[in-house]
Amino acid sequence: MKRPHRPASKKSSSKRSSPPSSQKSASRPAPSRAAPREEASARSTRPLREDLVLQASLEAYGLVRHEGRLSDRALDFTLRRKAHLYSTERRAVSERVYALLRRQRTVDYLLSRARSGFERLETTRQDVLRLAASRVLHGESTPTVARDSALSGEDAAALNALPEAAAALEALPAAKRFPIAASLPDFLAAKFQETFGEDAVRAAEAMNERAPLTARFNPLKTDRETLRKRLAEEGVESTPTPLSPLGLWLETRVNVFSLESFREGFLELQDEGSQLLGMLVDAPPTRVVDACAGAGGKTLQLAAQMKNRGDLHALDVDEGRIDELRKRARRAGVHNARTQVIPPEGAPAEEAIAPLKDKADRVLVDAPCSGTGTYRRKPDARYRVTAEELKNQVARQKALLERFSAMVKPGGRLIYGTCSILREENEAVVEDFLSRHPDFSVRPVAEELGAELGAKVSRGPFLRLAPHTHGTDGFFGAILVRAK
Ligand SMILES: C[S@@+](CC[C@H](N)C(=O)[O-])C[C@H]1O[C@@H](n2cnc3c(N)ncnc32)[C@H](O)[C@@H]1O
Repeated sequence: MKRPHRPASKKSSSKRSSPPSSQKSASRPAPSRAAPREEASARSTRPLREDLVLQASLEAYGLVRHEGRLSDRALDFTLRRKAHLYSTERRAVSERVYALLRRQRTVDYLLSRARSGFERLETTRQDVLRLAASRVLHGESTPTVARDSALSGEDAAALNALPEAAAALEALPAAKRFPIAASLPDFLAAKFQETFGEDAVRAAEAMNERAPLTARFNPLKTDRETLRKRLAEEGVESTPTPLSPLGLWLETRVNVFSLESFREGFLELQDEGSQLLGMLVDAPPTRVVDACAGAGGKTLQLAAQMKNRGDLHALDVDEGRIDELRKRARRAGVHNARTQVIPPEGAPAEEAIAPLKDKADRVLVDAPCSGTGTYRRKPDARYRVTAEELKNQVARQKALLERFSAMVKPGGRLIYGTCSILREENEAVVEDFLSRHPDFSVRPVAEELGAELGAKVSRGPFLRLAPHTHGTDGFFGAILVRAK
């Protein structure tokens, strides 16, 4: 059938061996090394028990769409309770749910045309149809999907009517078609158009692809080539990432968390764009602050830049994330990080950071944002953001940059980053800050990354990454230098 845009895959989304959507994949454990090869191969070719896969998919999808749970957590939660599913079945659940979340709006549009009364059907029946239509949209055979989904009568007929509905979508005027075909809420589709102009369709399409499984080697314990060899010994193929000198793309039919290399802290999962943002910090072994450290993706990278020396202050408002950071730091052999849970705002927040005023050589503000750059990994995030919320995010970003800039010492640097592609969360926040702080000036990222890499990853003086142009998640980064 003719699809509205290039599909995520030409093959069945449940069969291909390409990367998972989330770095925290709801994948299965890799076959134990002790397991005989034939046994592993028999497991991987065993037919899926479609009824069980459908049931688990419905549960996970329902948690996301009807109960507002985050997709990775919903999948973890569902699959954890489905110990009886084979690894191939777990992967199929995960892939099908992500595939549908990416194409939610398209699928609903098509079904509203292909199945009369679709909107009035009972929710589970709608969801069965959604999962089935999404599989067809991703190239699976209609009769197979209808049989797997136990569809009959009008529901089975609806799958056959999808090509006609897709043709109707194609025939819409471009402005109406784009949000539906890109599966974006109208206001976000308009933002994509504002940001990417003529490239908006390509940008949105790439955002609907699956992300590669990307790791960063831990320079405190290894180097890229040694890690590649180690991974190969564990049966995992890897390829150096084209932009970040720290990254490896891993083949995906693997549960990274079960690898010895992972357990021993030789690697961390981290998108290539996030690695490039971390590189902008270039942290010296003195005093550095990671002000929105979260679970520590960049903290660990900064610790390695500092060669485990000096003081690395990792702050966040979220105690759970800071706990996770501590665990990851132990695994990575990081000794110079001091974690601190800080209050979110007001006088208590100012007081908490007062001891660091004018003290830090580098302050990284990896700000909370709309996440519009990460839809490859978190496809459901697009349904959570509203215009109102975006405004609040921007206000918060400005406030955080203001607050945390006070920790930068004269001659020190403030690095501002987001995983958003939107100008208002990026350049506009930096411009706003600079208008009130003439003692800060922009250092072009090419000066930090070198001319060759800088030219590839920057727009003007800023880091500007997107899936359709760089194959990374969408990221923004700015380096602001405080005068001496
Ligand atoms: C983009 S995430 C950080 C990701 C992290 N740097 C990494 O690389 O894994 C933004 C973080 O900002 C934190 N945050 C939100 N409000 C904050 C505040 N007022 N002060 C400090 N951190 C805050 C959130 O809890 C979240 O962990």
